[in-house]
Amino acid sequence: MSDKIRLLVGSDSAGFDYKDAIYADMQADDRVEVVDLGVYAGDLDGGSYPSVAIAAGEKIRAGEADRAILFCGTGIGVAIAANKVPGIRATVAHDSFSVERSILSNDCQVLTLGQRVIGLQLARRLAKEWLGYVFDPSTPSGPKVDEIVEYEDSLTG
Ligand SMILES: O=C[C@H](O)[C@H](O)COP(=O)(O)O
Repeated sequence: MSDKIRLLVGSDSAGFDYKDAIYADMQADDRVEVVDLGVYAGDLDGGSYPSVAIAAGEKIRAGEADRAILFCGTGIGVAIAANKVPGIRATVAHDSFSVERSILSNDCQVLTLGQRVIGLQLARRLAKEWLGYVFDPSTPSGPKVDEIVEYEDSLTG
């Protein structure tokens, strides 16, 4: 069995250019196996930010993928939508420290980035950095994430 990160990328039309650039980066990154959930060139109105974010979150929830990097104009809409999927922790993070802590503190499965907010080269760098972090549940951050999971489990059964 491969030990590569099963990564999804996706966007709405406002995040398409960055999604495509980072999809290309990830195809060349031997740490990951990447799947593009769209939107696709030629069909830029083919998906809204909620639809692609919920689709990504549901694939992670179902165990079909490990992580996702999602794009919209700000990164906010895809984060909100992905967070509606039970069990998903998604965040927008546009600086290196937040990208690090989104894994090491929060065990986020989803990073979101805003094409209208940051430059492409920063987005590419942040995506690569994010994939290099691994959450360690034995750290003091572990029980805090557990508390979130337990609360959510109490709601969803
Ligand atoms: O959060 C939403 C995204 O930025 C999206 O790409 C743009 O949404 P809007 O068209 O509703 O502004």
